[in-house]
Amino acid sequence: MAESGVVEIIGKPVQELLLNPQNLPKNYLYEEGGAGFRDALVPSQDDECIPVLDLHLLSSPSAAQQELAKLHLALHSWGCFQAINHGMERSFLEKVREVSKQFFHLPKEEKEKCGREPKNVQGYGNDIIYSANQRLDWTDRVYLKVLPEDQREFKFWPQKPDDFRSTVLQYTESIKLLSEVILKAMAKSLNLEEDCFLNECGDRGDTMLRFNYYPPCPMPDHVLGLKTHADGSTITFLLQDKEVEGLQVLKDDKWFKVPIIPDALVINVGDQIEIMSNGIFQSPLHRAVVNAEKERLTVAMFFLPDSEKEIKPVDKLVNESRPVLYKPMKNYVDIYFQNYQQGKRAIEAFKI
Ligand SMILES: O=C(O)CCC(=O)C(=O)O
Ligand SMILES: [Fe+2]
Repeated sequence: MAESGVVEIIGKPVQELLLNPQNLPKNYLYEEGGAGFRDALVPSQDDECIPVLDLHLLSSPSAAQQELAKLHLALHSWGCFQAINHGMERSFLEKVREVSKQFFHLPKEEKEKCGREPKNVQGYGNDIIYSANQRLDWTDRVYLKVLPEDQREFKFWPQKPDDFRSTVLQYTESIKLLSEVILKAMAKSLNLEEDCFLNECGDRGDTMLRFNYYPPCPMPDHVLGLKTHADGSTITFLLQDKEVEGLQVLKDDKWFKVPIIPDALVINVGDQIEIMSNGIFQSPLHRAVVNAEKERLTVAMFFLPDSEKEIKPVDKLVNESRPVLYKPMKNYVDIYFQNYQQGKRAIEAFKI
């Protein structure tokens, strides 16, 4: 987190900067942006589209083999896919988006009741600022540790709207179950025991939930909602805004827009599965662009291994033709955050 002894300055919420749009702090601006950020390729042919996988088929014995092969290919080439037929009702996903949006629309004083504290990522706020020239993201967030249950710190959880907490608890339970389905399928698609990744992660890992609120931005060609990054998780689930696009994924050095598929969840591999899979699955670089007129809201859930567990490539994925590619490590997230805010990839430090 922030270096000890250094007093951290907490930046203003982006929603407040908007009150004075002529005077945006320069840390938000990419001079070289041009129209570039928003010109990402729109997938045109099937093989240029982020793969779409049917989770119901993935768990049905007759179709599973074919779906597992699709999963393997998706995570090898893109590092992500859109999951449909995941069993969560449209009305419930709507509710998750609705309570989150209601929170960001509350008066400043109400939101600040669960404000982030220096050197802590949890609560309402925005980027931890490590250095004066750090690039800032055009986003306000609520960041919560939702699992393990006994580590929830409710002082950071919004008290309003009234059904925020119950909705988050239900959403967490559903996504947790899905994460187990996906981690098992991923292991099977690599011909590993289905519990392999679950065992590697342990059952006391943190699960973090982040509500990303991107207010409209007066300079969308020169500002990013979320800078280019890969996630430090094992896997991440993203519930996109149902109307406003913004997520882009880098593949073969080209940026692709991730289209909105109603009710789909975007699932991506994070650095820690890239490491455990010895690089067979790729943790993709991605970013979020902003919109001049419209606000955008997304909900990301990140799964992490037990901090006590040593993370390293699974033995069965190391052989003569595929030597070990990453060094073992523990508690990757701490290193991850410092690198992230400097626009660097933590995983580079673990490559052999
Ligand atoms: O909001 C988005 O589209 C991307 C969110 C994301 O990448 C993240 O929260 O790590
Ligand atoms: Fe991300």
